[in-house]
Amino acid sequence: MSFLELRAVEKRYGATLALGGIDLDLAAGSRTAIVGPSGSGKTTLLRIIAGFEAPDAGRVVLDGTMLADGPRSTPPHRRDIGIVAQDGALFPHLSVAENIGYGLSRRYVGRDARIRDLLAMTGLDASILRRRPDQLSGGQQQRVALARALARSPRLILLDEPFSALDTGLRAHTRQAVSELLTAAGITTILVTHDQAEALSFADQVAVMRLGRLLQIGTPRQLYLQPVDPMVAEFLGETIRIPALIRHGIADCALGRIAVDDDRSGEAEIMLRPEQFAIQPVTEPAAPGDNGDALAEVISVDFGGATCTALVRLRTGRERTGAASRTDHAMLLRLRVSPIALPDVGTLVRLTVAGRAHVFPKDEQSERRPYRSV
Ligand SMILES: Nc1ncnc2c1ncn2[C@@H]1O[C@H](COP(=O)(O)OP(=O)(O)OP(=O)(O)O)[C@@H](O)[C@H]1O
Repeated sequence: MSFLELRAVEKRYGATLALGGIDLDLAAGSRTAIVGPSGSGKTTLLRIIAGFEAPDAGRVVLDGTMLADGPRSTPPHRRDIGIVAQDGALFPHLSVAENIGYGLSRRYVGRDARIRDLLAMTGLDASILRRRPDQLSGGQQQRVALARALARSPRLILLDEPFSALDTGLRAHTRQAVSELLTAAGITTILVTHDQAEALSFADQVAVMRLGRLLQIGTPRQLYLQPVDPMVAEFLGETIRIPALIRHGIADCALGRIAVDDDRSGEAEIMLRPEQFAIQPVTEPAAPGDNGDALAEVISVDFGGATCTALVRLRTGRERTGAASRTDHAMLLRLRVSPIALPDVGTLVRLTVAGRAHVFPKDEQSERRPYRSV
C-alpha cells in the first residue's frame, strides 16, 4: 500500500480545470518532485494535499487515513503535514527559537532541547537562536523554515519551491543539505519546483504535469532518457530529434546507424540528449560507420565555461558518398562540448553517440498519451 495515495482527484475554479483526474502514489520515505509549466496545477495539487483546498472529486489517503473524499476534507491542522513555502514564510517579529518552536506546546518539558536539536539537524549554529529572520541569510531562513516544519514530526513534508529565492551556489548547497536531512529522517517529501535539474537531482520519483494532468511519472532516469513524448523530453532538458527508420533495434538516420531502446519497426523520430555525443576533429573524411559515427562541420561555438556548445552541420548522404540518399538535407545539431576540447569554427569533426537513442513512434507524436505508470 502507498503511504500517500491520490485517486482521480479533480478541481475546477469556475471554467478552469485546475486538476483533471490525478492518480499519484508515494512510497513511505520517498521524495517526489512535481514539475510542469506555469498554470499546470502543481500548487493546486499541493494545496489539496495540505488541506487548504478540497477536491471537487477524488480521494486523498495518507497512511491509511482518508484526508479528503470529494469535498469532505480534513482541515490542515489535523493532517500532520509540514509545509515549507517559497520565501520560508517565517514570522518576522519572532526569534529563530520562537519560529521553530511555534507549533510546540509551551508546556512541553523538552521544548528548548527539541528546538536546539531541530536547529542542529538543519545544520545551523545555536548562536542564531535569538536572531530575527531579517538577521539571517536566505539559506539560513529556509533551514529555519524547514526546522519549524519538522518540529511536530510531520508524516509528510511539502516543499513549495523552497530554494527558488536563493542564488545558484547557495541553492545547490541548501538543496543538498535538505535532501540529506530528509533522507536521514526518513520523511516522505513532495517538492514542487520550476527547476528541472533540481527535480531530477532531488527526487527519486518525478511527476510532470501539464494542463491539470500528469503526463508521466517515474524515476529521474526514466523520465530523462525515456520520456513518453517530446513535450516531456523537452521540458526536462535539451533534445536532438531526428527522423529515422527503425528495424531490429537499429535506427537508420542522418547520423548513420544508431542503436535504439525500442524493438518495434517502422518510421519514427529518435531522440538523443546533447551530452550523448562526443566529437573528434578529423582530417581525412571517412564513410560513416555504426552507432552515430557521422561527419559534421563546426558552424559556430559558444564558450560558456562548464557548458560550452558547438553548432555543427551534418554531412549529408550525398556529401559523404557522392550518391543521393534519404538524409540529403542539411541538419544542424547543437552539441555540448568540454571547454578544453572546443573545436574551431570550420573544423570537420566525427560524431560518436554513446548509449542508445530513445524512440518516439510516429503515431504517438501527434496525440499526447495520458499518465503512464513506469
Ligand atoms: N483560486 C483560484 N481561482 C481561480 N483559478 C485558479 C485559482 N488557483 C489556481 N487557478 C487556476 O488553476 C490553474 C492551475 O493553477 P496552479 O496555481 O495550480 O498552477 P501551477 O502549476 O502551480 O502554476 P505556477 O507554476 O505558475 O505556480 C491555473 O489555470 C490557474 O489560473
